[in-house]
Parts: sequence; structure tokens; C-alpha cells
Amino acid sequence: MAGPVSWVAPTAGTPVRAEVRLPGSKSMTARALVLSALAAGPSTLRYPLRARDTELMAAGLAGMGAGVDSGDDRLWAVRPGPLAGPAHVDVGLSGTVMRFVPPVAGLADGPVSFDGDPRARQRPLGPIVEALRALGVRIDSAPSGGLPLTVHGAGGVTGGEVTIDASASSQFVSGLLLAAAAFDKGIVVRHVGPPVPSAPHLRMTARMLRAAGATVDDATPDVWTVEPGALAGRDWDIEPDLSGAVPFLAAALVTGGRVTVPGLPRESLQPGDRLCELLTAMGGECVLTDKGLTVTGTGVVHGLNADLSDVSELTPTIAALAALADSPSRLTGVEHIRGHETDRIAALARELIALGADVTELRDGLEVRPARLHGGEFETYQDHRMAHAAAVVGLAVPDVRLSDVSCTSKTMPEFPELWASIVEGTH
Ligand SMILES: O=C(O)C1=C[C@@H](OP(=O)(O)O)[C@@H](O)[C@H](O)C1
Ligand SMILES: C=C(OP(=O)(O)O)C(=O)O
Repeated sequence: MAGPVSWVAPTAGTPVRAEVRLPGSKSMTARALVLSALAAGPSTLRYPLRARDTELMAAGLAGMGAGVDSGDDRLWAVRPGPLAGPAHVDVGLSGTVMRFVPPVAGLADGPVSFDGDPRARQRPLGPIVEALRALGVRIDSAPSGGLPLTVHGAGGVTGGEVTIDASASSQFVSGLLLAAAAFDKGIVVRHVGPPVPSAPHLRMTARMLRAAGATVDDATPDVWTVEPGALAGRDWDIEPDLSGAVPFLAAALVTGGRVTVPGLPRESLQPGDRLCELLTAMGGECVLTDKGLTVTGTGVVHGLNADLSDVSELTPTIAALAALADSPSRLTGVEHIRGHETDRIAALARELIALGADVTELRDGLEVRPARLHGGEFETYQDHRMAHAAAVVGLAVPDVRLSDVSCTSKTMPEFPELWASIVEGTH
């Protein structure tokens, strides 16, 4: 990776009015790649996300023998092949790669090693490693239970019933389910522990598995069943990335403008309705039609009291909006984001306070009260969504200086240019 790129967030002189075509959903691209690599026939991904996380996912699967042709930005082709080690998977800082690929590696014939960025070694992984062991997969892991690790694939996985505490990440459950149709006995996953976050991502997993022909039962809370059986190759239409859209939609709120993200289907696999609910509560008008999602703002942002556990990856941008709001906010239910790309609760509190915000760090979230903000250094901690948060504050506060904006390449390499173009009205 290239070195850090410092960046001064552009301040909006006029209301932001734009239609912003955003790249494909990271979560859908990751799932489509895994399901396609395990399918009986070829697949395509239309409008996938090309970014660090999804390129690492493609490379990890290709290293085990899947044919992934990502030469065309608009259409990636996946030809499943026999999966085999020895292979090495670089997970980067990607939660989806580090949780979705080890179960696939259990199906490969031979050893597959995994490692990633220094921070990836600190992200929670132990519960899915333990679950895979209980399902019959041999794994050598670091003493912490996480990276670096080697999955000794035996060409198949017995599967069956397994209990897991997935409160640290929904991706533990998604990772097990995505590979489970190829397990001899399929899988029954039971979660025991504090609530599993990110429910919409679990629904996305179930819906995409069904779209590939799997029989999935997710009707009982905290229990998921996937029957063994062949997955079909298919053409996947990848939706625009809603999580990546949020800072752009937030720009409408902050500047009293209007931003449309076209291409989001009404029956989206992503939680558009929930996002609308949150942005409406913060003072925007949000309309979700067949044409896409449009947010109109007044330039006045209201505080928000919300449990964000189902949409926790939106916390950084929501916290940035809260710092610009005219009333207090209390954002809760997101303790597990301390295990995201950085400890997002601590990082948001520290960096927003450095810009003059009045913030209290809670165990599971943040309280933010109105205060007069000023410019200053904003550390991004290799976290794309910290960069989004800083960019949103920078709309209204001159001279917000990000230590590094290149971290946005994790999910949207074009972020700095696209952001500058919509803020400066050249889009
Ligand atoms: O399955 C997925 O694609 C994701 C699930 C969520 O993970 P957590 O449940 O770990 O928050 C989310 O935050 C992440 O960005 C993507
Ligand atoms: C938490 C996130 O990513 P990951 O898939 O690496 O967990 C995120 O994108 O906000």
C-alpha cells in the first residue's frame, strides 16, 4: 500500500445538489464472490465494487482455484474450480475476507494460510475459528485465536450443529452460512450471548443464499439453518453501496441541499428504510422510490437518540452529523464497533473532541452535545468511515485536516475526488 495522503476536507460554500452514482455494495460483492466460487456453474457480477476489500476477496478465492476475471469494471466473471491449497490469503483489514474465506478454505484440499494488516490481527475472529473446529475443520491459529492462522482444508467439511457467540460480529454467522450448503451435513448455527449486531446483513446473507438456490431457514431468532446442496451459478446485480452513500446523503442535510443516489431498488437488500428513518429524524426529508434515494436538507441538523446496532457501520457519519446538530444526541447499541477497523467509539470521541465537540464516550456508543467546532487535525486510523466522518464535519467547519484519506480505498478509492466534485459543485 502507498503511504498516507493528508487531505483538507472541502468546505461547502453553497448547498450541495448532486446525483451521485456510487460503486457497488461491498457486502453484496463479497457475498456474490463467495457464492459464485462455490457454485456448480459460472456466474457474473454486474457493477461490483472495485476496492481494496473486494479485490482481496477476489484474490483470496482465486488463490484457492476459483477463476475470477475482474478485468471489466462493470462485469466480473467467476468460474468455479476445484479449491486447493497451498494458498495464502491476505485479508488486508477486511472483516468480510477474514470471516467469509476461512470456511471456504475448509472445503479446499490443502493448507490455506491467512494474515493481514497489523490491526486485522486485533479484530475478533476466535468465535468463528472455534465454530469451524467444532464442525470438523483443522485450524492452527495464533494464541489469541485469531490471525495469523492456517486452515488445513481436507477437501470437505462435515458440518452439522454449532453454537457460537456472534455478538462481536454478525460476519461470524454470515461466514459460516455462506459456505454451509457445500458442507456434508449443511449447518445449524445457534447464537448464544448478547445480541448479534447488523441484522440487515444477516438477512442479506439469507436472501443471497436463497437466490443461489440454497434452502435457508432464518425464521427462529438466533438460529440459522442451511441445508446441504448444490449452489447455482447466476448473474448477480450488485446494488449501489448504501453505507458508502451515507456521507453523500449527509451532505444534503448539513448544507441544505439535495442528493440523489440512483439505482437503489425499492426491494433493496440493504436497509434503505432504516437509513431514511435516521436521516429524517435528524432533519432531512428522505424519499426512496424506484429511481433511488433522495435526501433533502434544510441546513439545520437535529440531534438523534438511537440504538444503531442494526446499522452500526453508519455510526461514524451519524456521529459527525450529531456534532453539527442543534440538540443533543445519544447513539447506543454499538459496543462491537470497538472491534471494527479501529475502536470507532474511542476514535470518534477523541477526534471530534479535538475539533471542539462536546462528546462523552459510552461503553456502547456516544453522547454528543451541541458545541462550536473549529478546524484541526483529524486522525483517520486507517478507517475509511473515520475519513467519511471528517469529510462531513469539514462541510461546515473550515480547515479539517485528515491525517490520511487514502484509507477510503478500502471501499471507495474514488472518494476524495468524488467528494470534492460534489462539494465544489463541479460534479
Ligand atoms: O456482512 C457484512 O457485509 C457486514 C456486516 C457488518 O459487520 P459487523 O456485524 O461486524 O458490524 C458491517 O458492519 C460490515 O461493514 C459489513
Ligand atoms: C466494519 C466495516 O468493515 P468490515 O467488513 O471490515 O468489518 C465497515 O465497512 O464499516
